[in-house]
Amino acid sequence: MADSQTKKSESLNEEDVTRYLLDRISGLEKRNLELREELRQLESEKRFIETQKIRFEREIRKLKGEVEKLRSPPLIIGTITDIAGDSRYVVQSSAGPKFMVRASGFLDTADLKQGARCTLNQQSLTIVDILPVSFDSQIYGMEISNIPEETYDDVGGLEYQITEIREAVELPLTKPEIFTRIGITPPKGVLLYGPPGTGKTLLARAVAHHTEAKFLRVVGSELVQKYIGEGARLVRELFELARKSAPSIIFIDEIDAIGAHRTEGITSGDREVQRTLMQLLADLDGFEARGDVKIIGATNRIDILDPALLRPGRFDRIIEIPLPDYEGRLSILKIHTENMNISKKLSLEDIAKLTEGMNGSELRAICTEAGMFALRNEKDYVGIDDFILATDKVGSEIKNHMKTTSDGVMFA
Ligand SMILES: Nc1ncnc2c1ncn2[C@@H]1O[C@H](COP(=O)(O)OP(=O)(O)OP(=O)(O)O)[C@@H](O)[C@H]1O
Repeated sequence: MADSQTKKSESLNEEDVTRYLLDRISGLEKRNLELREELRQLESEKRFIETQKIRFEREIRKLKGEVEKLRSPPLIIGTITDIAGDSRYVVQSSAGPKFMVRASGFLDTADLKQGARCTLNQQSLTIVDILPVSFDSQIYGMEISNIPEETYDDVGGLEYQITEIREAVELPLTKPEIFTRIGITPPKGVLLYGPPGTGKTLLARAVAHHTEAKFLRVVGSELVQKYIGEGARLVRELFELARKSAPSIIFIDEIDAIGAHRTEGITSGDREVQRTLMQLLADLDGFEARGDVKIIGATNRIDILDPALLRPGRFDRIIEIPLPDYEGRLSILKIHTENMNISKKLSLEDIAKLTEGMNGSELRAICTEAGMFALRNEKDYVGIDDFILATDKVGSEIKNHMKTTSDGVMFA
């Protein structure tokens, strides 16, 4: 009885084990199938990623090629003058014109800031590179000359203006004690205003000559346009240099470019001009009227100047340099024909009558051109006919120039 029972329980156990094993096998087979499916999916994903990778690598190679093409010369060098938002930039090329451009997507936008020097692709006008900031020591277009050679005798037709500038600039430098004796503060500087080519620079150089002062010339428009973002620093350095080189005269030509009426800054370019003007005003206020640095400003546009510049203690004397009248033209013609071999029959009075409305610079050009006509005709002296041809030539050049300027074709 016990035997038969033992046999029964053994056979039951075997059945259980077999069932268990069969279940286990079927479970493992199912898992195996699942894993195979997973593997198949992973392998297909891998293949997809590999094809993507190949596609992206091809794309990168293509884009790199395009960047290289964009970067290859000829490139235009310019300075970012304004950031117009919307990923567009105003770039002033070193040749002058301004462009509204976009930048290559490969550039870091943090580098694309106002004042940054950059290169533009000539065809697409895209900013393709940012250049390191580097200036040569011929600093920033500042002309520093030792005592100039021009004298008052070289200036024609401006007797009254010579007297004015002598009192305001020459006397304080050469005889400061006169001002102390009388008890008045000498002017710090004068402003010369009038049409182009009438002798403003010439007069300023002549004063420097007579005071034995060094002559530092800067052009206002260059301070704010050529070296964007540098204007205020340049003004500071200019005064610093003038103090070191004293006695000296600072001559700021085209002062209207930095000294125009201050308006609410619209663009960052306007703000740059304002910053430069504020620095100029601060430096004007900061230097000693009795010292040996004087400042002469020059402008063709006194009408647009900021009144702050004309306040006492800044440009104290304002001197008009007009177009020469008949007497003035005669005197200028005499100066520029002094070393010329001119015909005894030639009357400079006639030439002075013929050249009404012309400035000193044009009169000088007429004298040179007349000499060239005589030279071309192999003559030893310059006659009236040469002067008439020269007057026509210079006159028509002016007319053409004025026509193209008013047509908006080109700007002087
Ligand atoms: N009154 C003058 N007497 C003699 N020469 C003159 C006179 N005005 C002009 N010139 C001649 O013309 C040249 C140019 O003049 P200058 O540069 O002084 O003019 P400017 O008034 O400063 O002009 P701009 O306003 O364009 O700077 C002078 O170097 C000089 O040869």
